[in-house]
Amino acid sequence: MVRFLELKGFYELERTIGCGGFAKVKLATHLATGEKVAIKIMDKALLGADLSRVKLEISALKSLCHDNICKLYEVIETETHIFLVMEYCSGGELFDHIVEKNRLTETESRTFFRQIVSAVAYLHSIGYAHRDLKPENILLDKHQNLKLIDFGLCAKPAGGMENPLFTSCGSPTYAAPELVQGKQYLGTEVDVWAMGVLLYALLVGALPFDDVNIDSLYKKILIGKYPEPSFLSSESLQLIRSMLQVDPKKRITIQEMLSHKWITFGILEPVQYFPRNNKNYQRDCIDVMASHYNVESRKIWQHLKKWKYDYSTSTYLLLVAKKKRGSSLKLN
Ligand SMILES: CN(C)C[C@H]1CC[C@H](N2C(=O)N(C)Cc3cnc4ccc(-c5cc(Cl)c(O)c(Cl)c5)nc4c32)CC1
Repeated sequence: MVRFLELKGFYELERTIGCGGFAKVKLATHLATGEKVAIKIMDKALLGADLSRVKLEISALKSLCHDNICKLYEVIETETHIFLVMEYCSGGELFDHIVEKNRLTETESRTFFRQIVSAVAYLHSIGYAHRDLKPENILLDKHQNLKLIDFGLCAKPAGGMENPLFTSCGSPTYAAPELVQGKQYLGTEVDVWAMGVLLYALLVGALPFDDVNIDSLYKKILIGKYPEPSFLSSESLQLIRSMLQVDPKKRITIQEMLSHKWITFGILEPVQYFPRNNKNYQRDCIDVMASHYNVESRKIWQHLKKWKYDYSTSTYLLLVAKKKRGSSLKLN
């Protein structure tokens, strides 16, 4: 394996945990805190036109802070590579979780789906659309919390979410009718459609629209008809129908979903989507860094609030994660 000198002393690279397109994702240890992280490694020479997508993903990840969105800790750029240091999700892909259980109960599906609704409502509230929502892009952490990943296709249309997008992207199986027709579309509306496909996959253990032939898959999506198994409750079926509306203007909105009767069944609480304000600094974490690096806390704080996504950022964010887990705040 190529030795990355820039990581030496800061991270210890371990096994490859996945490959995606132009990136390799490796498990690693953040040496100062001993915390496990996932590092997405991209060779600039191989990126070509995808470099703009990577820059887009980085700027998106830097502005996202939500319990159900994979956290970015640090960005390292060298002559030849870009490294994204991110939260490690040890629970694997949601997709595999569904496959091994065949299908989930309504209660399990509701627990997972509320987290997806929270993450997507948060994304939309700050002007982003994910545009590639699918089970493969939803991971689990060790506490079965969902983590949305892969923001390479997310869009923040100039002038806000009301402005239509054009680029057709994402996977056809989860693509909305207006997307496969190459029409103008709203990122928020195609995300809701993809969430409808996701909810169907959770509850039914199969895809609503599936076909080996891409053209017949498209036809099925445009017709918008899919099997409605009898084991589905009427509330869940009603929600799926309102999300898989061929006409995007008839489709339920994410705001209406927050308090939908299936979403709140048994919980009564609508979905919350605003994260704890991450801007209030954790003084104890800053003090641990200050004493470790032998500088005043004020200096550490002044550096941190620039959010440079350097090793100080990753050390601070990982100390905050340790504190949240109740682990001891110490640095090596
Ligand atoms: C199929 N995709 C295009 C790539 C695939 C690469 C492995 C990855 N993974 C896995 O597949 N496990 C099973 C382990 C795993 C554990 N923690 C992870 C933490 C972050 C990410 C991650 C990956 C990418 Cl490409 C991102 O853009 C972001 Cl924002 C985050 N992937 C992780 C990851 C899932 C995605």
